[in-house]
Amino acid sequence: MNYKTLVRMMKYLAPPPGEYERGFFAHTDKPISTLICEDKSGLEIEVNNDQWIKLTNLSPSSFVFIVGDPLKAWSNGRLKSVNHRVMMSGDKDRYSIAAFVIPNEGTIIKAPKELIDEKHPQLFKEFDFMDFFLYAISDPAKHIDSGELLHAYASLSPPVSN
Ligand SMILES: O=C(O)CCC(=O)C(=O)O
Ligand SMILES: [Fe+2]
Repeated sequence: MNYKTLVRMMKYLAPPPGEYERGFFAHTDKPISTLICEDKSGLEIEVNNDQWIKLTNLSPSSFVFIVGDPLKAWSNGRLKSVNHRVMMSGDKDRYSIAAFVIPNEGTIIKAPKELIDEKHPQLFKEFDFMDFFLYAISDPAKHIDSGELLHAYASLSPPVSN
């Protein structure tokens, strides 16, 4: 797959004293994958419905790898695109760097036949990455999304075996 890496640096201001404040709303990522490096904890992942775990004690040289919705579709649901958010506490600003994998125009997301069988029917139709990406980012109301967009866009119901 040919792709570009988009790098974004972010600064989150410290919340008012004693507050636990949202820095980034809960979402799943729309690129193929994301690598995140943070200078202070704040990143949280959802493990069960509404149970959030803060990633703490990461060494300064750690990177967090996040599976995006298209990679979940490619893996026929085997890889999970985790819901995540940033919550701020304490009196220090937070800096993070995120590197997003964006495939070149024309890339088709399609689960390989080896990942589809009777036990693992095909969950998502094949789709053009950029069509999905533009669909997902086009309407600001859709930005608050925890995986529903992928399902609305590409879910096969009922799933099909090959
Ligand atoms: O700043 C962070 O640690 C997370 C950012 C993020 O989730 C994103 O940009 O998609
Ligand atoms: Fe994200």
